[in-house]
Amino acid sequence: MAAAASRTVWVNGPIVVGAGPAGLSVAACLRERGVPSVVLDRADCIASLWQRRTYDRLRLHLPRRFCELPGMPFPAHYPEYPTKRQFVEYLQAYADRAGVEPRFNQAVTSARYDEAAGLWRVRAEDVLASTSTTEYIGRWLVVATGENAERVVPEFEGARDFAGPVSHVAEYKCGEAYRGKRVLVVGCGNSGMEVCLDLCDHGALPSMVVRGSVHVLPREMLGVATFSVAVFLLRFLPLRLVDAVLVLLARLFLGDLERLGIRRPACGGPLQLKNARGRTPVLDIGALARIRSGHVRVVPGIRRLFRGGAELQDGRRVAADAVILATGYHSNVPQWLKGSDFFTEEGYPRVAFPHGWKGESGLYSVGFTRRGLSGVSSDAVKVAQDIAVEWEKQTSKR
Ligand SMILES: Cc1cc2nc3c(=O)[nH]c(=O)nc-3n(C[C@H](O)[C@H](O)[C@H](O)COP(=O)(O)OP(=O)(O)OC[C@H]3O[C@@H](n4cnc5c(N)ncnc54)[C@H](O)[C@@H]3O)c2cc1C
Ligand SMILES: NC(=O)C1=CN([C@@H]2O[C@H](COP(=O)(O)OP(=O)(O)OC[C@H]3O[C@@H](n4cnc5c(N)ncnc54)[C@H](OP(=O)(O)O)[C@@H]3O)[C@@H](O)[C@H]2O)C=CC1
Ligand SMILES: O=C(O)C(=O)Cc1c[nH]c2ccccc12
Repeated sequence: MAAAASRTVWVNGPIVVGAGPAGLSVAACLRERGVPSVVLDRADCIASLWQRRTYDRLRLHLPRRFCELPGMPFPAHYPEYPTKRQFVEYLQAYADRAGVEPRFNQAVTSARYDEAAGLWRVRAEDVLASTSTTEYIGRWLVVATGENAERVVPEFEGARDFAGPVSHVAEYKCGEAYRGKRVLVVGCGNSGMEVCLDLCDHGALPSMVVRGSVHVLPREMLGVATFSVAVFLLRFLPLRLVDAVLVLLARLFLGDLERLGIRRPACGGPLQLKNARGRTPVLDIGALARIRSGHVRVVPGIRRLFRGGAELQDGRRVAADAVILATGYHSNVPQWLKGSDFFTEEGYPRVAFPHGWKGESGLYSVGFTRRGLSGVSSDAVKVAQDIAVEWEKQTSKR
């Protein structure tokens, strides 16, 4: 076994953990204000969620103007809903333009504030050589590891008896591998719905597990994005009223979903549940039509798995050749950020939006607003502004 190698790196400027849209945008905004930074990512590329952990047919599902990062619009020829490939190309161009060069294969395993020194100590393991660690030391720490850092993998009784493969949607690329197969898709968020649609397109036979309730909205109504309608209405009406309007419109455009086995949450509208609990409403891009036509079967929660499929909460059995868990993601901040109570046990800032971007002792967070890419941008601008003021104070003292 190789001896453990450890080195120390002094960072002149903030240490940014995560090279997704959040890390890239805060580094770019800092750079614009003349502040250097070091961006660390455990992956071997920028935006690993988008490049490594999402399926081929993925597109942004909010209109493009809500997904741009600070200071750089999408190219004019991009469609209203850019493809994953286009979004990644945009992010690469964004990083290049700002001269952001993250240090890859650096998995941060701990970060703590050294009171005595007044500095952050961030320990990262080299993914390619796990015995090699680096301690980055700096005045500021920006947490940008995202709301989707780790997969949620529920444990089902009997999982070991199940004969087929069980995978998470983060590994799913395309339905081709499932042609002719009966697939049990667990979860009915945007991922579950869209994977069912993709499976249908590739001649597979999906059943979708809906254990609870979910808000489904049309992505567009008469050519207008539902999200744009919501943002417009929020200028005049309180959120609860906007939610009521959205539910009414959804009923009008999508009909009664209860008949399809999809219940709406009794407490809380789509925007309220997104903001408060991070439950994203489904923006339908065609899965409902496949449920209506019988190509996707909706089934209740799973009681246990057995060799040939699953036994459901209502006692019925459903046969399956494969299981795909579209059960969501969670933040990993509590796993590595030590000695700070700025984040909750769930890994979100304790203080609610729009105040959750700044902690104590030079700690910042970008991208934990439950407001997608527009939340990322809004945090990044504020964090960079704040650090730049401190930076100037410090540099002018020297
Ligand atoms: C499938 C999918 C589609 C989405 N579509 C939209 C959309 O259309 N519009 C929208 O507004 N939002 C969308 N979102 C929301 C999403 O949160 C943002 O798109 C965006 O990727 C968030 O950026 P981020 O930088 O905060 O997090 P991420 O993109 O997840 O980036 C975080 C980075 O941190 C790295 N990291 C994590 N832990 C560590 C560690 N310990 N050490 C080092 N590095 C680490 C990861 O490797 C990753 O590269 C979508 C999310 C998903 C999952
Ligand atoms: N741009 C786009 O088109 C896309 C965007 N996204 C975004 O990515 C993020 C993650 O979405 P997604 O991956 O769908 O995750 P979500 O967290 O939105 O959904 C997870 C789903 O899994 C269900 N679930 C969790 N555990 C179990 C269990 N043990 N048994 C049965 N069901 C279970 C949840 O049900 P319950 O509510 O009962 O817990 C829920 O329906 C969201 O913000 C989403 O909007 C995702 C895909 C496409
Ligand atoms: O797709 C996501 O994960 C997002 O976070 C985008 C988003 C932010 N706010 C919303 C409200 C309704 C639907 C999607 C989003």
